[in-house]
Amino acid sequence: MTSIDVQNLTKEYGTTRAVDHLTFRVLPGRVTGFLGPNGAGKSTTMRLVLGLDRPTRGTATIGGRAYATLCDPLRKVGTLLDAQAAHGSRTARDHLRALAVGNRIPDRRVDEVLAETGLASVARRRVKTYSLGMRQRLGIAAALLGDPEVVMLDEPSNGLDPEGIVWIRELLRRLAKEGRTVLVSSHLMNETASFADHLVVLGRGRLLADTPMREFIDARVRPRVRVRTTDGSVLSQLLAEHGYEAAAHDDGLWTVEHARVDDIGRLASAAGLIVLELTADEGTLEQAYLDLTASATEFTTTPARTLTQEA
Ligand SMILES: Nc1ncnc2c1ncn2[C@@H]1O[C@H](COP(=O)(O)OP(=O)(O)OP(=O)(O)O)[C@@H](O)[C@H]1O
Repeated sequence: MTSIDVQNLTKEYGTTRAVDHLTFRVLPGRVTGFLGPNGAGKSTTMRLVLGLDRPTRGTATIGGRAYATLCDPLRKVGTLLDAQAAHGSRTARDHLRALAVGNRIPDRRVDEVLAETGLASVARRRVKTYSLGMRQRLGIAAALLGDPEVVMLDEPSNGLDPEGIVWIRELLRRLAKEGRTVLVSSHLMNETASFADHLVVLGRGRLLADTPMREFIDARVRPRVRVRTTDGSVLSQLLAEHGYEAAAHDDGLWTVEHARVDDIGRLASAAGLIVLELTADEGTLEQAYLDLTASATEFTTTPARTLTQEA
C-alpha cells in the first residue's frame, strides 16, 4: 500500500522557515491527525507533498514517487486544500465531470461521490450559490472522485453542521479501514480525537510528535479520578493517609491526581463511605496538545490556551 514519506523536508520563504527539517511517514490503514498551532507549517507541508511548492531541501513522496511524476494523480491521491477551488459559475456536477474527464475517471464516479457527500439533490446548482459547508462537501467529493489510495484533507470539518461533522468522522474512519492512507489537519481537538489513530504534531515548522494518539495523551496527561461521597472530610483524610493528592470542588466533588477508579472505589468502600459518584478522568487530546505546544506557538495571546477553538 501507499505511504506518504517526508524526509528532511525544509521550506524557506525569504527569512521565514515554514518547514524545518521534517521527517515523518504517514502509513496506510489508519487516520493520521496533522496538528499544530497557526503557522506551524501544516499547509506548507501538504503543498510540498503535492508538488505545489518546491522544497528548499529534502523530499516528500507518495508511494516512493514525487506527486508530479504520478500518472493520473487524482486516482492515486485525493486532496482538499481549499474549499473555494471550484469555479462558481459551474454546477457541482459539471465541476466534478470536468475533473473526471481530465483524469480518466469513469463518469459514474461523479454520481457516486455526489451521493456519498450528500450533494445529489443540489448537484445541478451553481457552486456560487453554495454555503461554506456545501463547498466543503464538494471539495471532499472531488478528493474522493478518483477512489484514491491516499487522502489528504486540510481542515475538512470547516463549515460543516453537526450532522456533517459526524458524517466526516465516519467517512475518515471508513477510508482508513479500507486500507487507505489518510492525513487530516485540524484545529478541533475533540474532533481529531474522535477519528485519529495516530498524530503528527508540528510547532514552528518542526516535528514535535509522531505517535499513536492514546500514547500521546497518556504521556502528557496524568489520569485522575472524580469522586463524591456522603462525607467529604472522611474522604479527604482517607486520601491523604494513602498519599493521594486531591482537590475539593463544588458539590462535594473531589478530584484525585494520578489515581485509578478501582483503587479509589476500594478505598472508599473499605472505609464504609457511600460513593455517590466515581469516574475516570482519562485526559483529553486538547489537554495533551496544549501541554506540548505551549512553547511552540508563534502567535500567542494571554493566556496561550485560547489558541484552539472547538466548533
Ligand atoms: N507563500 C508564502 N510566502 C511567505 N510565507 C509563507 C507562505 N506560505 C506560508 N508562509 C509562512 O509559513 C509559515 C507556515 O504556514 P502554514 O500555512 O504552512 O502553517 P499552518 O500550520 O498550515 O497554519 P494554519 O493552522 O494557520 O493554517 C507561516 O509563518 C506562514 O506565514
